[in-house]
Amino acid sequence: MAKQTIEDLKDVQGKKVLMRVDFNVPIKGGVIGDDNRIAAALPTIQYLNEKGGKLILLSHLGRIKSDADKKELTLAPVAKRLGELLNKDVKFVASNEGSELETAINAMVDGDILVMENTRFQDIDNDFGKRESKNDPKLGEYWASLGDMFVNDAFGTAHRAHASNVGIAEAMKANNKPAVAGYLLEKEIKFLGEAVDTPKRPFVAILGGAKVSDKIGVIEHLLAKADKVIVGGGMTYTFYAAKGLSIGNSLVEADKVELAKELIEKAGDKLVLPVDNIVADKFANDAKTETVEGNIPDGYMALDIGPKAIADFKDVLKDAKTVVWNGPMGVFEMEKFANGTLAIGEFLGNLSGATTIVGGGDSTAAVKKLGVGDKLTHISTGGGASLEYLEGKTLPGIAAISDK
Ligand SMILES: Nc1ncnc2c1ncn2[C@@H]1O[C@H](COP(=O)(O)OP(=O)(O)O)[C@@H](O)[C@H]1O
Ligand SMILES: O=C(OP(=O)(O)O)[C@H](O)COP(=O)(O)O
Ligand SMILES: [Mg+2]
Repeated sequence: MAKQTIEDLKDVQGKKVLMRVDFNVPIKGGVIGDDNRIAAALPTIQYLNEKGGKLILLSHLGRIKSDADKKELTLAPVAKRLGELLNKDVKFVASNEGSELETAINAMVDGDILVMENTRFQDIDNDFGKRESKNDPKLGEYWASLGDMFVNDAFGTAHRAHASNVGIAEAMKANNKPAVAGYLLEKEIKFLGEAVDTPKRPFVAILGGAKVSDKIGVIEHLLAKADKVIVGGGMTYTFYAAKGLSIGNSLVEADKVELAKELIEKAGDKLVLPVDNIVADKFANDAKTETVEGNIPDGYMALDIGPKAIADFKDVLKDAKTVVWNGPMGVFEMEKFANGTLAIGEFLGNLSGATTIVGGGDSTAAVKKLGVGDKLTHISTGGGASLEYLEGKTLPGIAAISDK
């Protein structure tokens, strides 16, 4: 990698090391659904810890739009889980700016690990607006001032230019302090680069999930790279709307319907959409459900792909030699709507001679929960980040790291 890594750091002993991780794990009522992203950061954390650094960890968790989100999206349970995985005391500070945090940092001794509160708490309650997500330079400078060096290991966030990854790195470099990559970031780039720069063909991309407006734009680039692009999950119904099908109460991004129309025209038979869906009368596991082809009836929402879609997708995938998958095929968190994701995961797990890559916080949680994670070639911590890397985009989080 043309960027500096933690192995380029000298004299970590006794130094305050700021480290950006992506601990954006699925969480509900304080219960972590899947800790893959925490576990994936352990090699870098352990390396810096063994070198005697004072490790100060920053991460976002979810998206903070109002005060009410703060209760659900505190990093406290994540810090606790990190302590369990490390079998070591991890201190959590319930703020990320000001005297409480600074006092805690000043009290650290060599080898201590501290997690500060969710960086996106800075997205509300201030004059700047979204200080973290809009990269208020003052916030990056402030965080940078708390440490002697910066390590970015948050591959899952590398497609964002936020204060806690890009802002800190820029401020560090401006002060002639190191901003380097961690092992996870290095590993992800190496693997994805090798697998997708010159992919074995046929190369099939599968796109699902819920971040429609974020990820629909990637499809245009995937159409140029991949032999087939399968669309499923919550991504589907914006395309249904573009085709003039009714979608009931299904997830849709109204201002992306025009783009979906263009993509359908451009793609021809490269783009594969589900022909049937499992529809529900409410967003709940005890909903009344039906399998329907085409139009989604009024009062229903599509929460999984149907059996014909699964068969079609398998038919496209059976000869594939490279598969990149981001985004679940349905609301797999509820058992009733996990079938599509499970079927595709199992099929990929048994696809011989193919490189199968699944990326994304929720997709990873899905394949692990459904027991097929071990059978895939590579599980990436990045969903949106992997997709943008695949597109050939420069990821801002990586660009900001010091060059070799
Ligand atoms: N039909 C659907 N309707 C609503 N949400 C869906 C649907 N299919 C999948 N999802 C949701 O998509 C979410 C994951 O989306 P996303 O964050 O884009 O994926 P990843 O984290 O793997 O990159 C899951 O929480 C899942 O419940
Ligand atoms: O979970 C993430 O992305 P993913 O859902 O595409 O895997 C990253 O932590 C980025 O989060 P964001 O999309 O709220 O900026
Ligand atoms: Mg996600």
